[in-house]
Amino acid sequence: MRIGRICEAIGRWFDRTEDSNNMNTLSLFAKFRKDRVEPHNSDDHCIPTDHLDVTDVEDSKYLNWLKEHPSALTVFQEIMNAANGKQIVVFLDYDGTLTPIVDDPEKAFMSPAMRSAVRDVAKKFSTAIISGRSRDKVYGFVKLEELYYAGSHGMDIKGPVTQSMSYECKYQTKALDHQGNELTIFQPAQDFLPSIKELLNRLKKETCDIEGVFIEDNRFCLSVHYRHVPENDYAALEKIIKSVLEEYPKFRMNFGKKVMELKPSIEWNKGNAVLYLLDTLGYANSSDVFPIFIGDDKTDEDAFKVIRSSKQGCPILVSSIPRDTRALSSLQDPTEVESFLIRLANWVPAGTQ
Ligand SMILES: O=P(O)(O)OC[C@H]1O[C@H](O[C@H]2O[C@H](CO)[C@@H](O)[C@H](O)[C@H]2O)[C@H](O)[C@@H](O)[C@@H]1O
Repeated sequence: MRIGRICEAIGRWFDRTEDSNNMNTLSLFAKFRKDRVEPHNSDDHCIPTDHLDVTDVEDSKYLNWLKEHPSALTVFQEIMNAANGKQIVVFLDYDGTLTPIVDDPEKAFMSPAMRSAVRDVAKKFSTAIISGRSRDKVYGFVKLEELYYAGSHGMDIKGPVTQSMSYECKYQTKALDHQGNELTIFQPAQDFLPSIKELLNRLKKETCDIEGVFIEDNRFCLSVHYRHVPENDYAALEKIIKSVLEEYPKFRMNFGKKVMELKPSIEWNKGNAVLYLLDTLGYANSSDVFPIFIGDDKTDEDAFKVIRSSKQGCPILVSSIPRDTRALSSLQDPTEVESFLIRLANWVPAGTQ
């Protein structure tokens, strides 16, 4: 049986389910998982499957994984049922989510169609990009004034004006956007700026003999890219990075997609950035908010975790292969992200048609 047929059958089955407004997302998805094991009359339906470029063996692995993390396109209506009556806030990762992963990090340009989808979503819902890149660089790619931006894995936030006393005032400054509207900049890793500069220079010097290394300055964190490093040199590069880091115990490192990400060891990640933005938007501890976070990487898991623990909202992983994740739902690639955003922007809440 092909994936498309199964997804279609389940999607249609969902269309027939009763209004599920009173269920939180977790129980909705639990219901989805239970029902997926015994799909109803799945042979009655057939949709093209040519967008799924996987072998039969991979098909079955992916199908099993989809039972746990159904496509956000297939369960779109269930997500919206859970969001009904609540204020949706949209959080988007950048690389691998709004653009496909490309060889050159400097050329991860966003397509005009994706930009238009994000703009339309932002017209309806508060929307923020939370990226590992520097805030300026991600703004340079996205070029939309309508959004909030958090760079350096959430350690550099340009968000709404806030009087919130929950966050250290010394890390908050006022700013204006291009239209003269007031905003707040929150930079909890400010104290690390001098040591980040020092670490950057040190890493450049120590790795200069390794072919293909590119160290990206993301302002409050650094990315050591090894996509163009010969595989034989991976171990040597990792050894150098780890040995330099021993001299900088206030920094930690994690692996991303062919990248080692170095950041200050403060208790701050994309999950904290989500909470900060919800707080400054006026939704601290609110049960009337429904955050949607779409991301493809390990650092996005911190945001997924925060949303899961609030028991409302929908964390969505972008992946076309089975992966361990806290996300409830999935999308295969940026093309599907775009379709999801278009549907979201055009969504009309029940009772307002
Ligand atoms: O949080 P994100 O916005 O997803 O940032 C994570 C890293 O993304 C970028 O690197 C990745 O994408 C590049 C462009 O497609 C690719 O060439 C690279 O191999 C990937 O790791 C960015 O350049 C990094 O600084 C971010 O840490």
